[in-house]
Amino acid sequence: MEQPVIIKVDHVSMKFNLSSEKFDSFKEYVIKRIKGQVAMEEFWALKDVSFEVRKGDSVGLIGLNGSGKSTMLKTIAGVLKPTEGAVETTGTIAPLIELGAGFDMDLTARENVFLNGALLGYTRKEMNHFYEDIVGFSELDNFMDVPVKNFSSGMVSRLAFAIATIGIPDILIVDEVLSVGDFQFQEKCERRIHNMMEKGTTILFVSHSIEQVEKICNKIVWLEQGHMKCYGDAYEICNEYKKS
Ligand SMILES: Nc1ncnc2c1ncn2[C@@H]1O[C@H](COP(=O)(O)OP(=O)(O)OP(=O)(O)O)[C@@H](O)[C@H]1O
Repeated sequence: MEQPVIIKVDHVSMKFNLSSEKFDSFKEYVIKRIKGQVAMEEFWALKDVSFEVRKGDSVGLIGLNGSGKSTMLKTIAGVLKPTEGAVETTGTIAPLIELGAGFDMDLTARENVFLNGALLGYTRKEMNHFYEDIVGFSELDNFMDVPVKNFSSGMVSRLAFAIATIGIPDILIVDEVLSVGDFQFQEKCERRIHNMMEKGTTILFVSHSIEQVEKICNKIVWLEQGHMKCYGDAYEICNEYKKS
């Protein structure tokens, strides 16, 4: 029996306004903007993209730099609102996008766990329940009372990944985050993603490693300059992509 559609991307386009001018200060920009002296150029990062994802699928987004992969993921995660078209999703979403962006660098790792948990909608009691798992997974036992500003970028990513992947979300959005951390930690992250897939989580995945995409995904969306070139079976499309 076919699984239900859990993500519907319906004729989505995303326009950014780019200014080619340089400004010496924010004040100068605001004054010129008010006077209508800032020339803006329209740039379409996504143009009329439509596809559907069924529950349990693992969809990789591939394409060259600037083809619109991250913009598409952010639109699905609800971080960006499309200029045209609509995105419908069902269930909970765990977005692994720009790991650590939600941290307050002056707070300790422990404080950030509870702060981020609250941002994800968990109660303090629920976070107490997840706490040991977060510390264990990130392997930061001895650093939980250290301010995060003293962490290396790899340590920040470990902690952020461990927090963002608590529970079993309906949809997991992974943007290029598996390249952070050392090799052993990357394998651990991959295992955690596979564990979620086994429990029925739907995955949207962006990585510049086509091997990683092939390992994780069964379907592929291939983007080219904001347009969808094709959508289909991962094995076939990855082979075609590698030849291109
Ligand atoms: N906030 C923004 N304002 C203006 N332009 C943007 C913004 N975000 C993205 N863009 C532009 O949209 C295009 C698509 O960017 P996006 O990050 O989605 O591409 P990508 O396929 O993820 O690229 P990469 O492989 O390099 O990560 C790029 O040309 C980028 O410069």
